[in-house]
Amino acid sequence: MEQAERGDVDAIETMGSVVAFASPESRLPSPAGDSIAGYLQQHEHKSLLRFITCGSVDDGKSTLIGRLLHDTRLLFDDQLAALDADSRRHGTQNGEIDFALLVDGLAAEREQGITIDVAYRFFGTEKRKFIVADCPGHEQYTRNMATGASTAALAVVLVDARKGLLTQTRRHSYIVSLLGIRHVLLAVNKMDLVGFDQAVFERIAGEYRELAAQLGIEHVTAVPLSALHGHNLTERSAQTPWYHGPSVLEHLESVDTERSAAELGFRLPVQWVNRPNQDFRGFAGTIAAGTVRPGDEIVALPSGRRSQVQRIVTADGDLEVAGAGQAVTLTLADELDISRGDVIANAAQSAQVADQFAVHLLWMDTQPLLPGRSYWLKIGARTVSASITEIKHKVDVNSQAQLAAKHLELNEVAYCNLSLDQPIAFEAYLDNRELGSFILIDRQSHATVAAGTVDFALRRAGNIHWQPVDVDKAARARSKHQKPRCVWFTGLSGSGKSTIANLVDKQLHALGHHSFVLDGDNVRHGLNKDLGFTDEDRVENIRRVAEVAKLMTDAGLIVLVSFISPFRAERRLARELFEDGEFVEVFVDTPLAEAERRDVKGLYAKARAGKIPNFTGIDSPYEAPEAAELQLDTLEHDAQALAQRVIDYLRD
Ligand SMILES: Nc1ncnc2c1ncn2[C@@H]1O[C@H](COP(=O)(O)OS(=O)(=O)O)[C@@H](OP(=O)(O)O)[C@H]1O
Ligand SMILES: Nc1ncnc2c1ncn2[C@@H]1O[C@H](COP(=O)(O)OP(=O)(O)O)[C@@H](O)[C@H]1O
Repeated sequence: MEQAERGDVDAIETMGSVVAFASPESRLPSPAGDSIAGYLQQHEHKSLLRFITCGSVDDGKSTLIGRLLHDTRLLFDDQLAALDADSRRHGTQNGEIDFALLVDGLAAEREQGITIDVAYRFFGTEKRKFIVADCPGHEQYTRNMATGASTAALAVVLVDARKGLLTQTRRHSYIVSLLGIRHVLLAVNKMDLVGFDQAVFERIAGEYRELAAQLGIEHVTAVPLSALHGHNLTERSAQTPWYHGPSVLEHLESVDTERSAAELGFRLPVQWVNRPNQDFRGFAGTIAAGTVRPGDEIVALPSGRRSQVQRIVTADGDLEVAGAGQAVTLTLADELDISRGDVIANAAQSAQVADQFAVHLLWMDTQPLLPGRSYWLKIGARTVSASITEIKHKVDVNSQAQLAAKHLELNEVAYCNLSLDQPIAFEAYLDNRELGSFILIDRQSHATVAAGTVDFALRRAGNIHWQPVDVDKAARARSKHQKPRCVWFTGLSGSGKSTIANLVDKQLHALGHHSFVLDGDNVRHGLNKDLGFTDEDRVENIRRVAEVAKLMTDAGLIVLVSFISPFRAERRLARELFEDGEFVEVFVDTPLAEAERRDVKGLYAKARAGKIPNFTGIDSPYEAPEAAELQLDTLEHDAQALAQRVIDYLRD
């Protein structure tokens, strides 16, 4: 037991077949030593396969990964020594190495770090290099899987031969298909525990093929496996003479997951426009799909303007051809107006352009998704404003059942309609992952809140056009001798919004202006009578009234909006509908204690008594403005004086 650690390591390194395919130079760097980039560079000539593993530790996932890493000699001496010592201590494998301990140990380490949900491991054989995303199977599975799977070309789905397909297998496979992974290696593990019974294997493989067909997963390779004992892991096992397929590693080394270049049109999302002097104008980015040659006909999207490729410029000189994954700068035969975020595409196989889509969405934030709220959407190199216009249904990832939903919680998956503030170039995710997948970003916290994939563009997007009108806003404003405005009063219930807005309205009227008050209480009796006070209903309430206010300013009016409008995000959304200077946010600043003391309508008393749920300031939040044009302190000044301040501001 007290043997030198070195001796143990040597013993492990000479273990039978496991090192057969690993050449000494394929030994990998320790994280502390060479960089991963350095390692990958060293193995540059080999193709790279990115894959994920799905399944719980019980299915043997950790053993599978641990053993693969060991057998391809990724393990480092100190790790091996520690592993061997641990294995003896735990005694789970009768003195043999327990590979699960290795991965679990790493997982525990990883969980101490706060931000890393997915561990990426790098390893290589003589034939190929690999990046495996190991997604822990705890309750944040969906988000972790999505993170790990977003760049993976293949998923290893583990099934315990004794148990067959479980709910979890269906759940993982659903997410795999959602993320556009077309290749699954079904590892039917623990075959030793069912006596390497061919019938068991065939039954499970058959059931899985049926599931895969339903989910649209095109390629399934099933392998009867004992990860623990290394049967059919790196080499074919004598225990399964009835099995004629590849071992797990053989399949990983040989599977072809690339789509032919001809299948995919050329796509270059433009990262930046390189214009060092008057004579050179190049469009730089990493090719997302397809190949390009000088002379090729291209189309710039979303503009639709055409030209030909003149040169393909790189740091190492001009190229005659370039393909997916290469960073290049293109020059064109014509002066096209192309900016960052545009896409240069093959003219004969162009991408599509639209501003409304049907999408799959995976919500990854603790704050729920609220339809109508505005988020940033990043797709390719483009960032635009976006909102979910409708949750068609959410999906129970265990059963694939479609459920009704008004909002989405952390880790929920849904099929939604999404709308952008401008058209973008895109492709269906199944055709092109780069131009078909996006993330949503919270506009305040800048956190990534969702990952999504584009299914198709909504036809209505292309069929609704702006109808030009001859009498425009400027003409209407001139005839009314005023500048149209949207004056947006926000504050707690009872803060004084209605009182002040009413006084402002009266005074504007007296001065001969054309104004109108939109009050929450009133609008909720008509247009918004279907809405209550949940967060999602308030978002929709504000979205609608902002649109109405916009129409009213288009009609040349000074609109006074008096809604609690408790969320910053929706007030910003409202502001963005208007021209610069047209939107005036007025914070009616009354502390909760004072609003409650006034309790004009007796609502606070009821809310405190638990008779009104979601009451603003009590059990529903109010987010005070950070940069309102006007802040009115109702403790310091009376309503008349505050109304005058608004009038003075408008006059200026
Ligand atoms: N749960 C709850 N929370 C807040 N307010 C409530 C609630 N239930 C009813 N009311 C009454 O509805 C008025 C607020 O409606 P708004 O449309 O302005 O609200 S919001 O902007 O959608 O948050 C508000 O009117 P004001 O007092 O004029 O603000 C209340 O009288
Ligand atoms: N300085 C002030 N400004 C506005 N309202 C005030 C002020 N001081 C007292 N109040 C009283 O507070 C109440 C505000 O009610 P209201 O205008 O209906 O608020 P809100 O529309 O924000 O719910 C009214 O009864 C009003 O007379």
